[in-house]
Amino acid sequence: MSADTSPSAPYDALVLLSFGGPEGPDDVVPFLENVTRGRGIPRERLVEVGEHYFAFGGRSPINDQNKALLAALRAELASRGLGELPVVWGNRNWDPYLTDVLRETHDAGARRVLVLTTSAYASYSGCRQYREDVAASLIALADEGRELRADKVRHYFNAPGFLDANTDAVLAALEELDDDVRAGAHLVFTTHSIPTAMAEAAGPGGGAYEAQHEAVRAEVVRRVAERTGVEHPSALVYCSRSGPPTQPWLEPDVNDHLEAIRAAGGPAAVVAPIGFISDHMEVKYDLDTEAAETAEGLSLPMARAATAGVHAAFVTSLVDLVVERAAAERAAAEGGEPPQRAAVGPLGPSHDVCPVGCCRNLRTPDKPAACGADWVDPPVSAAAGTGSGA
Ligand SMILES: CC1=C(CCC(=O)O)c2cc3nc(cc4[nH]c(cc5[nH]c(cc1n2)c(C)c5CCC(=O)O)c(CCC(=O)O)c4C)C(CCC(=O)O)=C3C
Ligand SMILES: [Fe+2]
Repeated sequence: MSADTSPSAPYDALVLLSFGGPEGPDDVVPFLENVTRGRGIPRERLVEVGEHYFAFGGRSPINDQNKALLAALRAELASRGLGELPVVWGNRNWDPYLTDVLRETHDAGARRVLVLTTSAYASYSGCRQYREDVAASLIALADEGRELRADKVRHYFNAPGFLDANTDAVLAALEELDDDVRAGAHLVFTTHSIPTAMAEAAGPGGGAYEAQHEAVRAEVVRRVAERTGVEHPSALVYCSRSGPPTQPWLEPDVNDHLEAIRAAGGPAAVVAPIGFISDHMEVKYDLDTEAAETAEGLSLPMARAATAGVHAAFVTSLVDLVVERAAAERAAAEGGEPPQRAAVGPLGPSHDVCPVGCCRNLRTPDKPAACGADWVDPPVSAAAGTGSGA
């Protein structure tokens, strides 16, 4: 084992884990059923969201975006002499499903994999639910006699390249505005709304979802001011609320906030979707369609900043995190120096292994979650009848 000194050791593969999305009209309803199984989303909301997908030909852009990220990660690894590390892609809600991808990866010889999710922040939806997906897959594979270990790359909201990408995007969006409104433009940092109960339970001490987004907002505003000499007014706001109206979700909604900007005499807005790493349906519909219509109705000039996507600095940071985690695992196993852990801003680098109870979903009973302190390798086989209950 010590003969293997590749910077990616001890990992045999990198797994890009994402949400998944429909590829055509026939996929939309089964996809939405996958997403919402047991999650108590009102039927009207499902019909409405289905229409968003149908309006885009029944096809989410998210899969192509993940393929582009996959290619960019492979290219960056290759450029560092790490082209031997297989990079595979699997989803929670649509083909290619995680379990199938991990089975193929195991059959190709992998025994330890590192998971990189397409969510940069803490929360049940953005972190623990992906860990549950990994656990369910590991348990299913263990039942087939395939033993696999998985770790997860730490949260990357404060990775230098994620901040570089989002800063560049805001600067570019400001450039799109007319000269006479640019300096007064409000920066509207947008992310997915989640139930307030989920936000309160996010991260080891709670509140991490909002705190992490707030740190990104503050850092991007600071960097933009450094570059332009203007400290733009800014706010963190939310899109894509679902769930019953009686359930409190994070506010304000982006559309309400655009109205508030107009009411306060703001001349323009830059909408920066820092909560997402690519221009998937929430961005294309909720921001580029719905929020853009709101802004137009208010005669408020609006420019939408790009998501991180495959921005070179972002991809570099993701690969840095892969190399960092591999080094940390080798150091822990062999007693070497732990790696440097790059992180911008006051929150510092987040944990590698989620503590017990991190990002719990208070609405439903806990499911087994991998990549956390309460997960034991190898997984208990459900078929062995020893009570994993998965
Ligand atoms: C925090 C967060 C992220 C960011 C982190 C991450 O990226 O993982 C995210 C991403 C995404 N969410 C997506 C799609 C959907 N999310 C839904 C529902 C929900 N999302 C929630 C939260 C989040 N979601 C929550 C609390 C719900 C309520 C139900 C529940 O408690 O689970 C629904 C059901 C209908 C509706 O109610 O909207 C859909 C269709 C897509 C795919 C887009 C595409 O196809 O391009 C992506 C990337
Ligand atoms: Fe969602």
